[in-house]
Amino acid sequence: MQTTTSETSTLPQTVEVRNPGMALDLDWVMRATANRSAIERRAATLGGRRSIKKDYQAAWLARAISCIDLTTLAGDDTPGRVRRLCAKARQPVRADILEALGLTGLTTGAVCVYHDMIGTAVEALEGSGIPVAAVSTGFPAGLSPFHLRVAEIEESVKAGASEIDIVISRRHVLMGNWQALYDEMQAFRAACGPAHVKAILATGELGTLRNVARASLVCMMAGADFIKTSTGKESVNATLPVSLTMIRAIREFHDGTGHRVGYKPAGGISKAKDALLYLALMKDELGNRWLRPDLFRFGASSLLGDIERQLEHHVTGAYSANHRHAIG
Ligand SMILES: O=C[C@H](O)COP(=O)(O)O
Repeated sequence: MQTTTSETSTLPQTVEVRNPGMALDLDWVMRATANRSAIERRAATLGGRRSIKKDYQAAWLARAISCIDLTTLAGDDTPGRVRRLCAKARQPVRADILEALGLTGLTTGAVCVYHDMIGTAVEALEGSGIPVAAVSTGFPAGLSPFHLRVAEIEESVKAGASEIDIVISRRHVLMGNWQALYDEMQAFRAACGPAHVKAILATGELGTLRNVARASLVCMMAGADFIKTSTGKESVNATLPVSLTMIRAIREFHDGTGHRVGYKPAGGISKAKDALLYLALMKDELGNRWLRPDLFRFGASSLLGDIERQLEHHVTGAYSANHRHAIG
């Protein structure tokens, strides 16, 4: 696996060579299983383990911020709201807190919006190096005509999105039609061109963890750069058992092919302590290489506010009111 490295003021950036995908290996897919009770037992122990010690928590929370896809996906999104979100992505934490923590140049990993807001976000983030991610392919249900889903990706790339979050057709998974899922994912990846593609599995709608494991593998075989749990619109979104299942599929894919695929838990992650749990899980299961924004993101609309509060508490010893961290 080739990588190239360059330094910035805060974090050494390693640019991963993209997962090129491979032919669909149905034997491998059908071998994939998931032992729900073992996975749930392991997930239940995570909260009690001290994987990240108190003294290091501020540094870990800063790392979590650098991995957030700061998201707004609401029907009433306006250019003004997106511009405010982008300002927050550029300066996620008050300057005095950052200074006290000895951190400079901290930004979120990306800003994530619907297609119509791409232009506003690109303009607002100009010069920052922060990528714009767009949800696509008939998000969140993914049930619009196939050619329109492909065209939507192409339009979003043309508009300036450098990351595209696609939704898979859940029915292909529920009907065990792995070839159809592979073909769809491959077409979406091709339509993305140079833009990185995150495959949203909508795990809350896939029925079983075995389906989650198999769908993860198929999407990686078809060239997904990231696999992502949820749209944030399902009734069950990111959970630790689902995360363990997907992370282990990523590990298996890396062991089998040498290619690193990123992971994005999304939906309902709003507390700093939960962010720390996810980081600990990534470190334990995949190692430090997966703790950087090119291989790990949180999809979250309200996580940043709580992290900022915790960092403020770390520096000042006091919590500020929630309303002071309204965005993010
Ligand atoms: O991908 C991002 C999700 O839509 C965000 O979900 P959330 O609003 O529950 O944080």
